[in-house]
Amino acid sequence: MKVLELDHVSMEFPDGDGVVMALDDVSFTVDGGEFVAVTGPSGSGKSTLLAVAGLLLTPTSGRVLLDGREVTGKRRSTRTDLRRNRIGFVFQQPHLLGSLTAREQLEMVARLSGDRSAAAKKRALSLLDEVGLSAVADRRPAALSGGQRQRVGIARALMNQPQLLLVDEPTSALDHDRGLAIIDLLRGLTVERGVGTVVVTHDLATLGEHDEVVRIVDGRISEPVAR
Ligand SMILES: Nc1ncnc2c1ncn2[C@@H]1O[C@H](COP(=O)(O)OP(=O)(O)OP(=O)(O)O)[C@@H](O)[C@H]1O
Repeated sequence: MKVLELDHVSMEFPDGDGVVMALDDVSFTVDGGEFVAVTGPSGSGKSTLLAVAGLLLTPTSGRVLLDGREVTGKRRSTRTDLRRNRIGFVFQQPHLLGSLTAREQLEMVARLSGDRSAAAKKRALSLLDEVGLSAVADRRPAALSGGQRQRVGIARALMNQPQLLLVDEPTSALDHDRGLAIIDLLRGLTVERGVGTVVVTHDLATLGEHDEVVRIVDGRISEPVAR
């Protein structure tokens, strides 16, 4: 089942008198349970691809489909709802709120969607357990390590039970072993939950953990890299 499809997507940005083709006729699919890496040089279009897949940018041409349904051209409010309910984002830095405990960071996601149910609270605890943080669920970010904070960010991204997980450079602030542990965690969650996961990464050491490695150069998908 395809959770994400980019169909001949191009994205142009104005640049002086001309344009930059940040994505140039990119076609790309991700299935549920698939763990895909996107790599490539700086400025090659990786962030743009994540932003288009995450419905934060509307491409200049081409189509974006989530769960087989076209979302390009839908109203802004529809795209916001889809983004909130179908897509989870994990950032380079987790941007946690200093005053909230790990558990509260997750509960807040449900509350923002109008869900104050006991089930949401239970889901928060069970997700923290899945990412190995049960013992520190009531700690605030200042009392967590960098790797633990990144795990809170991952659990938070899964709180609304998305089908698609978009991850931007999750290991860049971590040492090799902790980075690999985060990638292993993401891979396990991808398979267990059947979500499609796209990880943008420069971290060549972790590429072997992915089902597929997509390389972008100058906005175009190039030949698959050997793993
Ligand atoms: N909002 C924008 N306005 C103008 N040009 C942009 C904009 N966003 C990206 N670009 C250009 O599009 C191209 C692709 O940028 P993008 O950020 O997607 O690359 P990247 O592969 O994520 O780079 P990095 O690895 O350095 O984060 C670059 O030439 C960049 O300068």
